[in-house]
Amino acid sequence: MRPHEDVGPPVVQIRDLRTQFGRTVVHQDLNLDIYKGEILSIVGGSGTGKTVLLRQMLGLETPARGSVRVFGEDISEADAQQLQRMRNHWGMLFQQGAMYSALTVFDNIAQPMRELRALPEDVIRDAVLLKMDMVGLGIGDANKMPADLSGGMIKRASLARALALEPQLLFLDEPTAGLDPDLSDAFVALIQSLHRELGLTVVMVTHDLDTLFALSSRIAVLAEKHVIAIGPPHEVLKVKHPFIEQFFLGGRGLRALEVLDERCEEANETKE
Ligand SMILES: Nc1ncnc2c1ncn2[C@@H]1O[C@H](COP(=O)(O)OP(=O)(O)OP(=O)(O)O)[C@@H](O)[C@H]1O
Repeated sequence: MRPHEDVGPPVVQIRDLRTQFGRTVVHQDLNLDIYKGEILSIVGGSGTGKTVLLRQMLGLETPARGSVRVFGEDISEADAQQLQRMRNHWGMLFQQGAMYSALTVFDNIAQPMRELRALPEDVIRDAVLLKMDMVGLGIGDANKMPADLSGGMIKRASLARALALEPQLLFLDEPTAGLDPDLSDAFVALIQSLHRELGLTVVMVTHDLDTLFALSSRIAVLAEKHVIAIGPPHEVLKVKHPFIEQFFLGGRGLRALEVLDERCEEANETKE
């Protein structure tokens, strides 16, 4: 299902995808379209191939069959130079933050800009400080080393680096994993505001139901080697499938859903 009628061609388009490791078929006949401006979350049981799918969208793995197009270009047909050019238009937040431990926060965020070898250092400096401000880091954090940062600050610094080249597309792999509930809520609020302000398209993999319901425009459910359901959270919840019932409608799922309903009611009251 398309989220809106006027969103244009998909930013990510996956067609007839097959992924196989040895004799294990992970994906078969998998199709998925992701549209500009949405936050599309991928959920599925362990081993259903969510991470592999993300890696295929990033051009880090090649499918056995089928196509993965990002901004209209087939990733598996791109050469190294084309892939690098494409990567400059997307940002990636890995589960563990993935900061270079030997570089300061400032140098970690500056690194993608320096790699372009096109920007003068004073422009890079202003851009790094702007990104740090966007994610709620102060100027005093610039010279800290990753080992000196809390989990929440590592996530913020990693997000600043993911945003360094002003991407149109942001990939998030378990963005709130390892954060306590308060830090997790604060990080979700940060992603929400950046998504709104920057008009980003976001592709996210998460097991966390609060994060899922708070952020997702649509949810794609992976089971039986392909996408068995896709749509806004409330529509996906209505689909009769054992995984969906077990994943969403257990105790935690119902509580997360109640929070979502309360937020929708508050939003409606504000509009009235
Ligand atoms: N490079 C690889 N070589 C062999 N098998 C692999 C490789 N990468 C992934 N797999 C297998 O592919 C399947 C899907 O892996 P993937 O990590 O994408 O699952 P997932 O849905 O992200 O799981 P989880 O929720 O547990 O993180 C698993 O069975 C995994 O063992």
